[in-house]
Amino acid sequence: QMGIEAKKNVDFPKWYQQVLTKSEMLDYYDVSGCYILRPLAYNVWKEITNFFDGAITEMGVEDTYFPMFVSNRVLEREKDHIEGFAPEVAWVTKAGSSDLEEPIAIRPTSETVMYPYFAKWIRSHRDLPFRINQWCSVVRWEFKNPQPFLRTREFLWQEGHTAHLTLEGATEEVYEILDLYEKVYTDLLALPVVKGVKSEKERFAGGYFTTTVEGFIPTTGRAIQGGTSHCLGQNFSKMFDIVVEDPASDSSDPKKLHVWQNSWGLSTRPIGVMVMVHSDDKGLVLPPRVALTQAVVIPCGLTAKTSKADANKLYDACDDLAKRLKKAGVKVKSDLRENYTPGFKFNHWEIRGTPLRIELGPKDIQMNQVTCVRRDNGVRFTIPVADLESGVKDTLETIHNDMLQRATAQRDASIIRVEKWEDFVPALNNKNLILMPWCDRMECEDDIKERSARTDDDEEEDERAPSMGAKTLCNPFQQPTDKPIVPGITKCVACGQDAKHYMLFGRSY
Ligand SMILES: O=C1CCCN[C@@H]1CCCn1cnc2ccccc2c1=O
Repeated sequence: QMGIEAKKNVDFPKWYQQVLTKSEMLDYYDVSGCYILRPLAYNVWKEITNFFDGAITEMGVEDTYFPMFVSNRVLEREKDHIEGFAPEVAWVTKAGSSDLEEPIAIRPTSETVMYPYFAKWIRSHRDLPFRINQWCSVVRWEFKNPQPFLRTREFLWQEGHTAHLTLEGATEEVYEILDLYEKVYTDLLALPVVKGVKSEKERFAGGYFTTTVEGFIPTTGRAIQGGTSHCLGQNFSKMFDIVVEDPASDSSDPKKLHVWQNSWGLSTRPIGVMVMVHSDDKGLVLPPRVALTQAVVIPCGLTAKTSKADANKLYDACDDLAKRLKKAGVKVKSDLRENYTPGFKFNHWEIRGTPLRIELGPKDIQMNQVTCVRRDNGVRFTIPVADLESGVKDTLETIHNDMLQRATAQRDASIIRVEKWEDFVPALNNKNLILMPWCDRMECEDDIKERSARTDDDEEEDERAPSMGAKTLCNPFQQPTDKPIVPGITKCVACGQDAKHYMLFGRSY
């Protein structure tokens, strides 16, 4: 079928949709906000789950599975934490033609499903740290315009829920998990993220503090929350009465201790960020470590004059190369279809994001080499057949590192240090994120959001020029060191009050 008609920098939403459908990553579905993940996309999720589940298993987290249905009574138990979310909750009200006695909610997250059982199962401090996780889908009936992977009404995720004896023990795990989320982005998807703490306004209201990995989409200049690791404090353990005997108290006069909890989640959203950052006008560009097919071998130089014997010799040589690479652990295919030209095949595998094309023609056979073309930068080079395995594997590693390095350089160039308020909105409208000294006050955050919404109506409101105001993204763990905040001296750029720390701001999904 045709290539990508839309251009990434001209019509981003159309381009994104065409890349996803023509690469066969995803298909659209007749229920709005829901999409079909096809093998190419599902394989990315599989690599993420393999990595993350291996790491949390190493930490002692155990997988479980809780029902997807939440009774009204149970969901209501945490009124204030869900009051903001209530409009998103989907309800089952009928079975067949008969109404249900009580409507049943479909889980949007599982705190209220799990925590009554935490109270039942956690009896002694020896049961701590208690750590479970589940891989499942959740439903949030959002009304903002859906975007494949970034904002969908059903999505796959993992949600970890743990209980600890101390705040220190819980806090240590919050950061350990956040580091794993960062690795999902950098080590698997070749994407940079900023790690930090969410503001009072942006954090999970039911929790104590929220840490986040923030991604960035250069084409729209918008940030995206890429994964969250919350410390819940004792809020939920007080609500659900999850207590143990305080081991520090005297057994003759035992004290009750409410456990300290965390919850952390990562969804299929990173897959959307990966497509938006790395893909181009020729289609999908897959980071090698999550590609279903990492290399494809294509026979070249065959003409109508080529004898059947010579053609078969070439096909056998391609198959041999593919067998050698498969044995070396490379995910490789050889495309020996006879009714397609090499050019057609090049396009077929390019649009599907295949990291490396390996061409084999009569000249290559004669020179005992293969000709390679990288999908990420189009560079063409040869590898001697004798060095095939090491050459291809080294190239795939180099492709990953170059993709991460390019995306990081572009993200760094888009973070603007602002020292005067009048530079804030221009920087924002120029598709940048802003890093500036900030007072850490909710009123100031609300004020900044208002003062930075694009009002001039001559700028058409579209995906590429969003008009929403700036949000705080996070208080980066890595604070600038060239101009440290001087307490009582350095002022908030937006309101002039004492600055507490640098804050990252931006328009976001
Ligand atoms: O982020 C995470 C990580 C995984 C576990 N849950 C936490 C917090 C979820 C916050 N949240 C988010 N959307 C919701 C939507 C409807 C009802 C409740 C909620 C809700 O509590």
